[in-house]
Amino acid sequence: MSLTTRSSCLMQSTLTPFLYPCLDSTWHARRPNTSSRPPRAARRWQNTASLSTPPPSPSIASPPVLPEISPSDYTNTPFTDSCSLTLSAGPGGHGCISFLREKYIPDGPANGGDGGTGGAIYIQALRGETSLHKLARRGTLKAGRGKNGQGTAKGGRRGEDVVLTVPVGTVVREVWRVDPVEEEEMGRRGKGFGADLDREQRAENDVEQEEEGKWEGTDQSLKWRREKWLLYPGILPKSFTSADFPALPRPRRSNLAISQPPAPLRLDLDKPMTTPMLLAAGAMGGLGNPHFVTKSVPRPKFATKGDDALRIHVQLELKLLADIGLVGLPNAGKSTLLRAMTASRARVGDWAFTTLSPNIGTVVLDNQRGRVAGLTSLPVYPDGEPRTHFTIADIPGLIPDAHLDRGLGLGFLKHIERAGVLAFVVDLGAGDAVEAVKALWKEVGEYENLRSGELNAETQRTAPGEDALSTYQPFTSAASSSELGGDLLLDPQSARPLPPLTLPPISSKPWVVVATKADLPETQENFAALQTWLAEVQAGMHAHPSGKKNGWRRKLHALPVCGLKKEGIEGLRNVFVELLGER
Ligand SMILES: Nc1nc2c(ncn2[C@@H]2O[C@H](COP(=O)(O)OP(=O)(O)OP(=O)(O)O)[C@@H](O)[C@H]2O)c(=O)[nH]1
Ligand SMILES: [Mg+2]
Repeated sequence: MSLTTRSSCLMQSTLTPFLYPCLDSTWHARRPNTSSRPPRAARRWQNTASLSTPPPSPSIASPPVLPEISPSDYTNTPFTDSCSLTLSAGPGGHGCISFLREKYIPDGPANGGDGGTGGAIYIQALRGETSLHKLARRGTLKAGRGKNGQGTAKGGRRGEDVVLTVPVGTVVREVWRVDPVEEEEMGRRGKGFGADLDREQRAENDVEQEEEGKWEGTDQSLKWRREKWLLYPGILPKSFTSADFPALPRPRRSNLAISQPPAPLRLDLDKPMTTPMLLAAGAMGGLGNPHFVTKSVPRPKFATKGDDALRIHVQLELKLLADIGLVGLPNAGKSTLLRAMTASRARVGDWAFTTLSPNIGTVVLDNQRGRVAGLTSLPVYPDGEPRTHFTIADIPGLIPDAHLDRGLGLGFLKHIERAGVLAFVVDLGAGDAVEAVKALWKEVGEYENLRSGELNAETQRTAPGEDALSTYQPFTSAASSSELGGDLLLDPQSARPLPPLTLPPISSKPWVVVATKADLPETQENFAALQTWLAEVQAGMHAHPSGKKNGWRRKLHALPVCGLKKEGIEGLRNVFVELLGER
């Protein structure tokens, strides 16, 4: 392409005056005082009016004809960043009461199989998942029940497992749990809930009692618990006497339970997981009648029922909503920018609060067939894996005093706290861009103060380490349960609301300013002032706009873009990639 053709292309582009002011002959001529510009509504009227009027003379900048977005091109993507779930592992299948019957053996020995173990519940954090909405509508997740044992000593099949897939950056915290095995053990010790002996001491006591033979016959209620026994079908319960029954076997846990994380669950799934992690192991199946053969009862007509399953009520929360968060005043053009950069079909409207819940879009950098144009090398995740995509969250607009929960305030600020890099989106046609950025940072800074106050109060209320999160490790042993601290919340009634998550301070996140609507006439001066101010903030001539001393200011960019015409998008994508590496 010759130089003349290239420069004529550049001249046609909306952003040419921002990028190459020297090529724009009208730049110096068109630098009037911004305050003398007609009001915004009038300008918009001028733009629409110009479509029906004859083309203006070439000396006057013609208003750009912007692409129309048809209402049928909007879709609402569901999004949830926190939810509560009850996880119910699978109960065990019942043991079987059966006797061998063959041609010449009409009354053979007992041969009932044991019940199958219940299904387990696993969790796996995956890159590519962005929201918890699919889990949020489930409410309760149940693993399959173990199948009942069968005759000819056939054990029951295991119950179906359930795997929860969640986005990387999900925090799992337990609210309460009902653990029938733990309850049973406590009941046997006669101490009920709240027994304050530690695990080791309890284990020692158990061994001593067992050696002394105290389990047998200490408590008749342990021997005869109707709900635990399965009786031979054709026989009435009254034909049994409690003396026929042996002591109820001790509660058992499945072998899988050893790799269950210690209670209470406090997991920070901040890395993608190659294999699912066990959350709740299924309950053991009941014992078939051969287990109860004794000299006095050679043909037991009873077996035990499968154990009840462990139930855990957890709260899932996304610590990382998206890699980039678009923060801006209402109507700044955030959703339009998201549409321009990703395949998102977020709704756009010329009024405030078009967006009421975050929209997440994905920018694909490498789709397995090739890398996007203009990217020399792929960025990498902290673990060294190449980053093939990143996500952008279009967060609803902030208004002054949002930190006091004005408008839909605190809910939106909560989302900002969960973005990796902040992109402050300002409308170049809506007054002083520097003031807009300062106003946005003021709200964000005030929210940060509020949050740190809340966290301090919480730290004083809870015991040290009680809410410490453990990161995912493939083989965590239940033996380390005491390291995390915190009591077992066996009783759902005693559960208290979970404290807020500890997240990195907002002012320490890398940030960039995106100046939208750069196609509007007479916005260059506004942009130039923004650039100058940012350079001064970076050089330390002004305080960080959040008011925090250690706010991030390593490399501050301002980029002009036109979301509607998708101009300036490639440069912005590269800056985002660069800032993701700064985290
Ligand atoms: N001229 C021009 N108009 C734009 C541009 N980007 C967005 N707009 C218009 O600005 C208006 C608001 O755009 P949105 O993308 O809905 O703004 P938003 O920041 O998501 O607004 P809220 O969701 O209400 O916070 C719409 O009428 C868009 O057509 C742009 O680059 N140039
Ligand atoms: Mg919007």
